[in-house]
Amino acid sequence: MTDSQPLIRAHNLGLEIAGRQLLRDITLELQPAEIVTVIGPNGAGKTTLLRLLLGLTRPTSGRVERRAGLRLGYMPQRLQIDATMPMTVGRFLQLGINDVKVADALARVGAPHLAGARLADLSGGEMQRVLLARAAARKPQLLVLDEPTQGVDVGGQGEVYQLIAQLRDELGCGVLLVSHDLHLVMAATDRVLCVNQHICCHGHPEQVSKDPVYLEMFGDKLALYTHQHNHHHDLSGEVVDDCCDHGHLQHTHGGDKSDSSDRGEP
Ligand SMILES: Nc1ncnc2c1ncn2[C@@H]1O[C@H](COP(=O)(O)OP(=O)(O)OP(=O)(O)O)[C@@H](O)[C@H]1O
Repeated sequence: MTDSQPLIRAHNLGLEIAGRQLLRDITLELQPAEIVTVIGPNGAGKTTLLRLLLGLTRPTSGRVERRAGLRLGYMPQRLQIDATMPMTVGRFLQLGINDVKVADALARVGAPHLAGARLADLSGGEMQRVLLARAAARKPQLLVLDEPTQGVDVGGQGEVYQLIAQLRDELGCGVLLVSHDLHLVMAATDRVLCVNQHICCHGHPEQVSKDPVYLEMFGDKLALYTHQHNHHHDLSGEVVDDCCDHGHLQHTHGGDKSDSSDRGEP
């Protein structure tokens, strides 16, 4: 593939586990330097879709083509850090990645002062910046961010999305992110995929926010829309336990109401 060709192409992707169809008929392309946001209710399959596209989970139908040698940066959903873990931010940034310049990596996310801080002492917003710094450290061609504002207060969430747009401009990378608030992420997104087991609607954010399928899915519940987790993820995005509620507000929508209203594939 050349530079103008997609970073990733997915054709009719599907995943069935234990007789349950988690995702089906996903066809999409991710273009260089494009910010694509995946939205959808809890359990819609957003993280699973990211994992399929990254090659961390194998689809049971369809296929994914990634550019040869594609450099990926992945920021999983919030990590659970053991409060007794003595690791510093600087050390964490260097784990498993060669030649990371800690000062540069932190400067890139506006957090140069955090190099010596203990990971366990970081605030929610600081932790998200550090995870973002780590994902960006290997100068990825595609940055994949699973709910990058988790644990960040509402005031700070817009800043994180601005930062993501800055990273895209600086690194020239594509960005694929999961968000629960289309309105917050709208200004920093080129394209939106609304997912609930399949792609229910897609397009420019303004277009999607007015789409009847989107409105049916989120509509007047948007103000109440929040997110509850009963699990955590490790660096590869794997669920590592299911004991703790992160204290996010609760999403009130349930069920897949979208089948009758498909808008085709992006
Ligand atoms: N390995 C697995 N085995 C069985 N079921 C799974 C597996 N991984 C995910 N699931 C199920 O697939 C569904 C989609 O999960 P996924 O984490 O992708 O949803 P999500 O849209 O990211 O949800 P959330 O907004 O809550 O993070 C859930 O019902 C989940 O329990």
